[in-house]
Amino acid sequence: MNHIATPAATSATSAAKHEKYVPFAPVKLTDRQWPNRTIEKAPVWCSVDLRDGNQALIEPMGPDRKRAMFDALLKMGFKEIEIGFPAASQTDFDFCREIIEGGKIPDGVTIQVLTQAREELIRRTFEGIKGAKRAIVHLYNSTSELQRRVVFGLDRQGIVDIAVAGTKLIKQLAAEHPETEIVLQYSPESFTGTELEFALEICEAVMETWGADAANKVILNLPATVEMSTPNIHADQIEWFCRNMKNRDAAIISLHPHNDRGTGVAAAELGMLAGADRVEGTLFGNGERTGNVDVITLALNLLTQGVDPELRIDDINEIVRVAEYCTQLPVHPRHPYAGELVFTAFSGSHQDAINKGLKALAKSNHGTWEVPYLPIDPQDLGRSYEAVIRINSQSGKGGIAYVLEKDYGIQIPRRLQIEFSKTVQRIADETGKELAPADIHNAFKAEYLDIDAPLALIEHSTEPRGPNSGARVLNVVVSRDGVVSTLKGSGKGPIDAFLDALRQGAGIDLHVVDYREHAVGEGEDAQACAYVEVKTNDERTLFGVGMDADIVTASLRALVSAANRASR
Ligand SMILES: CC(=O)SCCNC(=O)CCNC(=O)[C@H](O)C(C)(C)COP(=O)(O)OP(=O)(O)OC[C@H]1O[C@@H](n2cnc3c(N)ncnc32)[C@H](O)[C@@H]1OP(=O)(O)O
Ligand SMILES: CC(C)C(=O)C(=O)O
Ligand SMILES: [Mg+2]
Repeated sequence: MNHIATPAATSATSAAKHEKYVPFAPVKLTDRQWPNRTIEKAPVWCSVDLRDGNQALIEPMGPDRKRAMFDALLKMGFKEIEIGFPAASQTDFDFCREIIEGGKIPDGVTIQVLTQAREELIRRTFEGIKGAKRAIVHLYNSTSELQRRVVFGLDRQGIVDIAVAGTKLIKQLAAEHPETEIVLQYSPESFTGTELEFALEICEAVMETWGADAANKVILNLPATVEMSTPNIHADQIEWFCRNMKNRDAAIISLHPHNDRGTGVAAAELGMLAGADRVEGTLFGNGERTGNVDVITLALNLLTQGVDPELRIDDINEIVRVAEYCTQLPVHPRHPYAGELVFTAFSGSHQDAINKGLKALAKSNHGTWEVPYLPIDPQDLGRSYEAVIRINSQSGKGGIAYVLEKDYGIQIPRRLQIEFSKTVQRIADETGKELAPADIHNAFKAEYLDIDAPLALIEHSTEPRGPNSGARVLNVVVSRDGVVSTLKGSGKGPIDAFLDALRQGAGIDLHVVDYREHAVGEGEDAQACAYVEVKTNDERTLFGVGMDADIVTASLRALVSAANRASR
């Protein structure tokens, strides 16, 4: 029997695949307001790195890693940090005790702990937070139609009863421990798969049980436990929820997006437009499956819209290092704002535009960041422009010129950029690799500066001008194919005189089309760099470059370079 699928069989299979899935139903909200709003302030941030992020790791964080993450989160300015699920693991419990007993929770920072709505777990949670000044106790139970049916085997009332019983117990334990200010957070887990009116019903039952009011708000966390829809539907759900609450003032509406469809950040942003006050997420989006929403991206998206993100992200590389150490997972090189490659342009037209943009910015005095292809100033994140332009086979002349100027002070003229970029392109194509600045410099030296064969300049001297003569007479000692000779020529200046000497003494006929020079470096070490563009007898146009502490020598070397290149 033949088991190889035919094209027809393949397409039949893929047709069947999509029929397995049910599209998400839109929310009935014809007068939605969120599309007309803009985000004007940062939400209250809550990091869930030490809980949701941690529960998803191959190797969960031990005490040292937990502590390193906690300290990094404090340094960034998080005011609410979910430090774990103390009833679920001894490590989490011990970490709670360590930071409470060790006085490691700064004033103004509130720890948050997660618990299921089960009596023994809630009681153990309270043991974990004993002695804390303030704590958010985060109670959750799953509310979606699917989970009610297949996980809990309960009807709606049964699910409400779990939440209400958990709330009652937390209220009772909070009253028994007045030394700790307890804030209740309730999550209808799997909110995005829950009928909206039922999500509202259960949340309002929790609020009523707690006795929530404007002075004693409950945090209602509406998680996209699994991201199931486009972000606009998420926003509709949040707006619908906020607008239909009996007592909106008695709740802080919190988002907890996951990233199953890869749109966690967008969902959070639209959710904020839709009325949410708070966002739970993790650094670089670590978390269950495809992760939680990435707070770094969210915060920096705010920054680049001119909104203070209220998180300190001054040294992104350091935050990456801590996150990678704690999670033992790498941050992708293309991760927004943080990846190793995000401030790097390989492609020619991008390099050209960045190069021009940076130059224009340096001359401007308006203080507004505007560089093509760079949505953020790398220096705001503690990164530099150093690696902005890197060279491979996709690069253009602008990038090559940028690297030579920035790293070596060599400002090659525009037409030379075009000529030299062909050399670089050839090398990049041959190696298939990225070229480091040193590779480009070496290629430039090999192509223009270090070519002293067949002709090499040994020394030169100028004869004093006669009283009635405007001409300059130059004697040049050269070696040609190893044979040393002295050439003599005259002209308006040393270049002209050398051209004459080459024509008469060596039969090399070059015509100078363009000449430029500039200094490289400063002070005693300064060198002159001279560029000559020449036309040959057979109508070819090419460049020669010379460098020397003496400007005349640099110019003559440039002609020698051009003559040798012409003879190739
Ligand atoms: C979306 C999220 O991220 S939710 C957070 C998930 N995080 C974790 O689960 C990490 C830590 N969890 C654990 O270590 C364990 O689950 C523990 C220690 C909390 C509990 O373990 P166990 O007692 O073995 O139970 P398990 O977690 O398997 O729970 C299953 C039972 O709890 C019930 N349950 C699950 N969630 C909840 C809840 N939020 N509230 C009340 N009951 C719940 C289930 O219906 C099931 O009941 P059954 O045994 O009668 O069928
Ligand atoms: C516990 C809850 C808030 C959660 O992590 C989720 O639903 O994703
Ligand atoms: Mg989660």
